[in-house]
Amino acid sequence: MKIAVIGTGYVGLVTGVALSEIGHVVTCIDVDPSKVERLSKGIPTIYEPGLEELIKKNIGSGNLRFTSEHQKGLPDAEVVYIAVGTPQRADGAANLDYVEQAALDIAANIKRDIIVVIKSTVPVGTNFHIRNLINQHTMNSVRVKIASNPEFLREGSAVEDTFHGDRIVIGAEDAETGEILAQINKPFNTPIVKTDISSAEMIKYSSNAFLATKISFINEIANLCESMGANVEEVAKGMGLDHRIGPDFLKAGIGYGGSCFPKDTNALVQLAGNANHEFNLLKSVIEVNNNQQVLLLHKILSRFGDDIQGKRVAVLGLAFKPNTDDLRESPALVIIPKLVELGANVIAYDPIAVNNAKKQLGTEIGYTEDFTEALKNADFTVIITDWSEVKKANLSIYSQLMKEPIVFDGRNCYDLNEVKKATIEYYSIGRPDQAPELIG
Ligand SMILES: NC(=O)c1ccc[n+]([C@@H]2O[C@H](COP(=O)([O-])OP(=O)(O)OC[C@H]3O[C@@H](n4cnc5c(N)ncnc54)[C@H](O)[C@@H]3O)[C@@H](O)[C@H]2O)c1
Ligand SMILES: O=c1ccn([C@@H]2O[C@H](COP(=O)(O)OP(=O)(O)O[C@H]3O[C@H](CO)[C@@H](O)[C@H](O)[C@H]3O)[C@@H](O)[C@H]2O)c(=O)[nH]1
Repeated sequence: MKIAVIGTGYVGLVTGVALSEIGHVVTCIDVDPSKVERLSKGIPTIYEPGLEELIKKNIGSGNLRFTSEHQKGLPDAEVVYIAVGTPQRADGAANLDYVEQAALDIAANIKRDIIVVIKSTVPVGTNFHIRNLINQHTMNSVRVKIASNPEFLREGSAVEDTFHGDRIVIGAEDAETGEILAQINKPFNTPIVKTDISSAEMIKYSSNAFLATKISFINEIANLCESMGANVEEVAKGMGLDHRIGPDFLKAGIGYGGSCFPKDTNALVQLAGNANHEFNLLKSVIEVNNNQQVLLLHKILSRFGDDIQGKRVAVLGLAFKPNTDDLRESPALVIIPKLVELGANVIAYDPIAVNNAKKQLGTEIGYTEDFTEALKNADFTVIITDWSEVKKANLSIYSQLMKEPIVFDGRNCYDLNEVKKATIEYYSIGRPDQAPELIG
């Protein structure tokens, strides 16, 4: 099948590469010529394990190419995927400007009957709106079919998720279109859920909202555990063994971030509001998350009597989670500016996200890709991302390098028994605090 993919962000790039890997001939189109230039040379524009090899292999086999010109990729395509961003508007709703522009680009360039597949996360009703927009603007008498094929990949494991996903959801306007898409996806060997378009659009938002709910739920339980002397990790283990609950997404911490959960939960609240439905549960999920992101700051202030002026602070992790250089909605973007505002001198460590962080956090803080460098002479440490380098660290490093070994861990990186053995003062989430004087 000849396929065009519009947008080479996380989703467009991984989709295009994966479709070429399973034998389709794919042209990836992006309006950003610098991305196209790098990708055409086989250099990935995002950090994603396993992606570089696949890009190089499929460029080499002739199945994959990149262009910044819609007229080079669209006229020949039988199927066009839209995978552009749907960021959050100021009122929380999804911004459809990029999807609408992609529709106009399609309308201006198609010369044959096509199926347009929307991979971007879009509110219910968008697929039909986009089909109508294309039909209104195309000059040629071509037949346009539309299908919703939401994406479920996670950053940091996008390639693995694409080739070993739990399901592929296809919402098509008729059985023939649904079957063509099922055939395109057959080599992935993943269960396919065929449904109507509105349900497919809703499956995506509901899945993200449910996962976000699980996280806020366990974070709320963690906060209760702290007041009641229980340990949230024990609680999550005991709950997760019930197969109706399941062990995943029950890791308490500093709150969810990333390019999807925050914006998609807000968009679903807005979408519900448009249908005169007050989504109170999801509103609480969002509120719990907002509070969770500043919880460590409260712990820090309470430990230092509200005064951290002039203190040197090692912040470990900038990315919203490990194995990505993405900072979108990272708790680091909430906590670091507050630490700076309170007069702290921040030195931030991240193994791969420093370049992206500099663009957003500027020069008011120091940066390092060396974990030990950040710890040197620090008055206290704040762990924001559970990078493996941080998790694997020998805890003696904190006493060896820091002025005082005081650690606020937003990701529960360390076993409390190990912490007990090391002489560090340790505050984590939903677990008993460990101070050196308690040892023994
Ligand atoms: N990032 C994820 O992990 C993830 C996972 C599942 C679903 N999603 C959803 O997928 C969509 C895309 O997300 P993303 O993170 O890949 O987005 P992104 O913002 O990282 O990338 C979008 C790309 O599209 C390009 N673009 C915009 N308009 C264009 C046009 N008219 N023609 C050609 N190129 C154009 C941009 O230059 C950019 O490179 C969103 O709706 C998102 O919610 C994202
Ligand atoms: O038990 C958990 C699991 C995750 N998180 C946090 O939740 C956020 C999101 O994590 P994750 O879901 O792994 O990353 P994303 O790449 O944002 O992926 C989510 O968002 C994508 C975009 O819609 C979807 O495609 C994926 O299925 C969905 O998992 C991160 O801040 C994590 O630290 C927790 O705090 N506790």
